Amino acid sequence: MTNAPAHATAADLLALSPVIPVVVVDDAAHAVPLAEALLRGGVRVIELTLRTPAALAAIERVAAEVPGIVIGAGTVTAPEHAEQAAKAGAAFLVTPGSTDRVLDAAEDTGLPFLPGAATVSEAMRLAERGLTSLKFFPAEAAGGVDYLKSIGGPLPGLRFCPTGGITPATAPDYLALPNVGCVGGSWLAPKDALAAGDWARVEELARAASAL
Ligand SMILES: O=C(O)C(=O)C[C@H](O)[C@H](O)COP(=O)(O)O
Repeated sequence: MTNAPAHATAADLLALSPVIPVVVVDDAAHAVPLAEALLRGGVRVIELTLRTPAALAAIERVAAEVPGIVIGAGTVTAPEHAEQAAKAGAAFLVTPGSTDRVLDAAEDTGLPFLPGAATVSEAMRLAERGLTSLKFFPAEAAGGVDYLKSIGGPLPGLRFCPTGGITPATAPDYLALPNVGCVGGSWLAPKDALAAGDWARVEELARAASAL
């Protein structure tokens, strides 16, 4: 499997792993060993957030050196991020919220993407554009499991990757919902584990997450 299957859709992204690891890297050199540790633990997707100056270089390295993992760019909050991420080799994009310009830019890349929504109206607007696989952010703060359960009735065609404040303890409650394909979480790549190069710990966290 390559890390950028041309035919992948946003719906496919929700089926890659029960948990999409949301990662912040301060040092691009951490990205490859991190991705390899996630893969060893059975997690074949990674969302690298564009929150640090190292992020684009990190995406580039993972795309080039870890072909078994599907590498995506997260925190796409400006139109230019979409093209930069695509150029770096990202196979998908994730946005925390959705503006018309960011959505246009994401669509222009041709990559599958998970646009962020936190309300019913935002989700309906995205559905009007044909976007039906969404990120629900910030999941816990915006109403959590109860909120997603409530909107499943009126919006049965939408599926979500809730992210934000989810833990290994709460993830199963989300994953049990019919309108949830996977969850996103930062707990698979703790800052101190990255700083210490503790890849065995990342592998262990990935193994537990992939079994959820
Ligand atoms: O950066 C982005 O694009 C975001 O949307 C924020 C992330 O989804 C959360 O930071 C996840 O982090 P935890 O809440 O610690 O699991």
